[in-house]
Amino acid sequence: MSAVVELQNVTKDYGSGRGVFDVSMQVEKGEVFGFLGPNGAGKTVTMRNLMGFVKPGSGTASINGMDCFRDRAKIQRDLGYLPGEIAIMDEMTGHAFLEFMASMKGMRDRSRMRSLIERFELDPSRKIRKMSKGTKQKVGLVCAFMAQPAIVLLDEPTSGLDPLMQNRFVDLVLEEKERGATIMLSSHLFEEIEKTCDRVAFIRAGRIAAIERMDDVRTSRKRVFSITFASEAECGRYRAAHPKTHAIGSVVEVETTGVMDGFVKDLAGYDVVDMATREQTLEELFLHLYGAEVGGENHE
Ligand SMILES: Nc1ncnc2c1ncn2[C@@H]1O[C@H](COP(=O)(O)OP(=O)(O)OP(=O)(O)O)[C@@H](O)[C@H]1O
Repeated sequence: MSAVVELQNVTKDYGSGRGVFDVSMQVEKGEVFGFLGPNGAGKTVTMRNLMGFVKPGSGTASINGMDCFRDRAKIQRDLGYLPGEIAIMDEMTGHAFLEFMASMKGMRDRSRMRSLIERFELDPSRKIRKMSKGTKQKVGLVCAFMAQPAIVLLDEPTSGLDPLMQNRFVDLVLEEKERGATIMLSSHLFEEIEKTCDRVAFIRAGRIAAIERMDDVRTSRKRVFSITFASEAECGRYRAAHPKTHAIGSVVEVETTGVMDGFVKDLAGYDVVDMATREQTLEELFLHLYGAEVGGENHE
């Protein structure tokens, strides 16, 4: 495998600790690479460096061996890109915008555009200005993928999409991966990254905290169960046997990893009225993996 997207010690310092600092990573050909971090962590700034919209203060960003800033026109022509904030020619209708972009990209065949419009149940006939956030996001997604680019950069791609459309997005990414596309996507939601990515970079406070294979993160990730017992007394009995758990009233939170068998069999000995499960939050995952708090900040 060879790197098609590469950042080497990229720093873009906006002062007062804002920006990105010494960011290095490589996305291999055919890989889906996730970029995960809380609000204000530096995901958009990194993407904008890759798109050549900003010039790094130091370090280099390159795509296919070309410098992202110097060769931006050439790179942008062949790249699929979804910006974090879609503030595009909003007096145009969705359809006119997509047609405009298709001709800019030199696209002759509109069949992929049409099938993406159908997949996302997009009505492109209205002016972009009058569209909801989710509908604008769909226009952006169609635009990013319609030319079947070899490299796609997506900044928070599912923001504003409902769960059905989020699933369609996941299917699309997996399909494009199958086709051989290299995809980098940013998110503040682990679930979205987990479903699509081969590797993930964690970014916080403008710095890369770690880059991991998704399989490794998945196996070490804990699941949290909230168990409601029939009474506080029953809850107390459970807690006496499991002193490290937390309880609120008759609800206990239990963290689990790996095979569930022992946990389920043990629980069968208690009077349980309800059980809900959730994955670790991004903060809990960070704490669990690195034993440090997420240093994310939101200056907006
Ligand atoms: N043009 C700019 N001038 C000054 N500061 C900036 C500029 N662009 C970004 N920043 C700052 O850089 C930091 C990183 O911002 P960035 O938009 O990359 O975060 P993000 O990870 O994309 O967050 P979100 O999830 O909220 O979109 C923030 O503190 C932001 O305020």
